[in-house]
Amino acid sequence: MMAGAVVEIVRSAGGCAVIDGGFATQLEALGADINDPLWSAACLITKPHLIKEVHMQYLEAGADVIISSSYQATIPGFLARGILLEDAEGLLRTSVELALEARDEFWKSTLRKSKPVYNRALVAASIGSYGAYLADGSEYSGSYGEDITIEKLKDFHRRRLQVLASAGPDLIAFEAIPNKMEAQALVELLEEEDIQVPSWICFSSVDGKNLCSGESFADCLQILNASDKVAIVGVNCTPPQFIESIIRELKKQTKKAIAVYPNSGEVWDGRAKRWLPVQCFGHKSFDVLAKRWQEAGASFIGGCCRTTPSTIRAVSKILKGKMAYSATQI
Ligand code: MET
Repeated sequence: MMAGAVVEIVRSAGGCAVIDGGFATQLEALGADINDPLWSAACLITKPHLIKEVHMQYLEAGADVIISSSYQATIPGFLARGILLEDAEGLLRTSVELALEARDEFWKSTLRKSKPVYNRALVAASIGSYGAYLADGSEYSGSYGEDITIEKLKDFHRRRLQVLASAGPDLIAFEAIPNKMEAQALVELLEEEDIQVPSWICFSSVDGKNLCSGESFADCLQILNASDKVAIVGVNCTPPQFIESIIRELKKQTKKAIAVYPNSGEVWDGRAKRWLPVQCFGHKSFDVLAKRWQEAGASFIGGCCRTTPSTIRAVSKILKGKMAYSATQI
């Protein structure tokens, strides 16, 4: 069962809601330095106004769901920075508050216009994987080593989940989960803590067939299907050319709503130290693919790393059959 607000946003978006695009990518485009163990979450300390600005840009581009800046914001990460526990928890709350403020301000300004082209967006509180916190590559291998257990993963996620859930988001977005053990830990944690905010759990894949760890979507979906706390399942941070077949696989494995928000398709050339342009999926642009993902059964579509507000504007236009007008154009 999907929670009411989730059903409503999908309905008012015309059957498919638009998620925002690469958050860290856009922060960098606005001049933020995110070369930091906290990655984009470093801006919670140094440049909170840029965080709100990125949210505003995605709202204006037509996002029905914006994702908070907490992907790599963790309590141990903040403590390692010399930040006090109380302040670390405050920064987590701030990530949700900045997104709520942006949503509310944008919605207020939309209501003043005569032609309603936007929906009141939902705010999803981002939670990255344990591997994202380790920042040792395990975010994309799913290999957490011999010593890690479900209990340890639950303890890692517990307090951040409690704090973010109590800050008033509409959704919790577990992003780029690379292995089955972490999926199990998250489902158990949502039940144990009796989290009332509906969640999505999105996996990442490097080959389009399995999770990063090599474990199957089928095995992981079985775990997620057992919990009503998980309203939406899907994939993010995965190359776009794999998405259509992953949706078809997920459709076979679950009745839950499906969210997909892949990377742009650009590939990092380590030798030349630059991003190579998208060229791998038969001249189909991201927005044209998004239409196919909708037809394949996705209810939430957006972008992850290297996608921008202009990607989301195009996706919004193609999925809703209308341009999400910028405030100045109306
Ligand atoms: C590596 S996945 C990152 C997800 C995060 N919401 C971002 O776009 O920055």
